[in-house]
Amino acid sequence: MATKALSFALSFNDLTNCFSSNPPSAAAAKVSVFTVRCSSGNGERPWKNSDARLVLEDGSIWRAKSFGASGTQVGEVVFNTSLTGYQEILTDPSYAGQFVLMTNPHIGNTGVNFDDEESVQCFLGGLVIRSLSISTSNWRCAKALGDYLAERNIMGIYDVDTRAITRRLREDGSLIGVLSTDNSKTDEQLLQMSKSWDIVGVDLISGVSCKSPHEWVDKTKQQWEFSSGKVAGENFHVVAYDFGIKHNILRRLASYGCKITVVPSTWPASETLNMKPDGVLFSNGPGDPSAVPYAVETVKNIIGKVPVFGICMGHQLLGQALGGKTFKMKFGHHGGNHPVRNLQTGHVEISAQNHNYAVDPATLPEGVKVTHINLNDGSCAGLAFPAQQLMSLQYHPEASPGPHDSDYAFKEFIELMKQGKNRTKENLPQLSALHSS
Ligand SMILES: NC(=O)CC[C@H](N)C(=O)O
Repeated sequence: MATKALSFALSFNDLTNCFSSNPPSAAAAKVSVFTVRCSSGNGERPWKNSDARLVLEDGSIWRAKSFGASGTQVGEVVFNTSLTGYQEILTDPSYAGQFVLMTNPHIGNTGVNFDDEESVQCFLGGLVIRSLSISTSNWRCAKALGDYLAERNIMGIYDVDTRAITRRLREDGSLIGVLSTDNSKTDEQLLQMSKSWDIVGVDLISGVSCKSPHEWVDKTKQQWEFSSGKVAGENFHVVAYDFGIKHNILRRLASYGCKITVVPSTWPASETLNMKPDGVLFSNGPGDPSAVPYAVETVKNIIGKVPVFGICMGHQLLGQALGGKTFKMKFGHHGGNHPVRNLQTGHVEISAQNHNYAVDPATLPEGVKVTHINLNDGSCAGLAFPAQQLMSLQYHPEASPGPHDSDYAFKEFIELMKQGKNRTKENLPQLSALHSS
């Protein structure tokens, strides 16, 4: 009986939200009281009324139900189209300052586990989902999503029309919003908060980078390893700049045999060069690359002296260090299904992406090659400057979450380091086009 009542409630609510393309009206908010939530077993009713608001800077107000932490939080709303991997997304430090809206409507069904963390914390501003799973079922599940977010003080909302918000972001571009469970604040106050905050020009890297250098040894666990991992001439020492580095970048480098020293974002270039590394990795990281001129300076002082690999924020910083410009995209790329063409091999990769900024290739100096393009919009997705032993990707070869098509990039970096070791004036390195297939 109880099961029947629950399933009716869910489908009824799903229908009302599926057909709504405008901000939920008071009537719709009333309808959503039918949605169920696990009872804590302490006599609470097993459903919940709307108790949260998402107020966007365009004046739209989205009533929702809260889970995780409560409070009031401002952030930039971005939508992510990944079908799986919400835990990796929650722990990707590049989402600092942002609310992640998942377009996949059903979230929380696998709970969270000990192994899928991409960093030691959740740095994002909040999570926006359509439907919160009423139960968790996975052999690795250690905790329910709501409890995990509450412990980490991250706000989540559900029972909100994520399709309508996504359409709005696609049409109007990224929007700042305020999430609040605080009834004492008026809609107007929340709107003013969202209008008076901006993510552009803010150094978000300093809030997510490690504080001191350390060694990294963890590899991809054997049961998840999908590549032979064997590359002749491994055992290279890589210094990895932590601009908000995802652990899977480090795991993949370790799996390929690299010895890794992770250093903070402010670590001087001279100290790095003193370590005599075989290569330097510039990691992913949150926010506006133009807000961190100190990092661009560091990159400038390293390129040309040792092989380098930039991923996402690292790619953008390399673009700026080479004299190029970065710009803010309309709504960016966030998801595990972005087609990219590798212009060196002609192959198309399905890639994992998470960025709102991009390098404008027209502003780059001669000799810098665009190696990859995003096939959805033609934007620059990868660069190489063979004369300076430099390669970079705007997306995520570590693919966590995401497809593994681009893992070969780590082999290319190792190849670049190998060539760097043998480098002579007559024998300038060329990026080889290693491909896993
Ligand atoms: N994943 C990242 O490194 C993101 C890069 C940068 N913060 C952007 O949004 O474009």
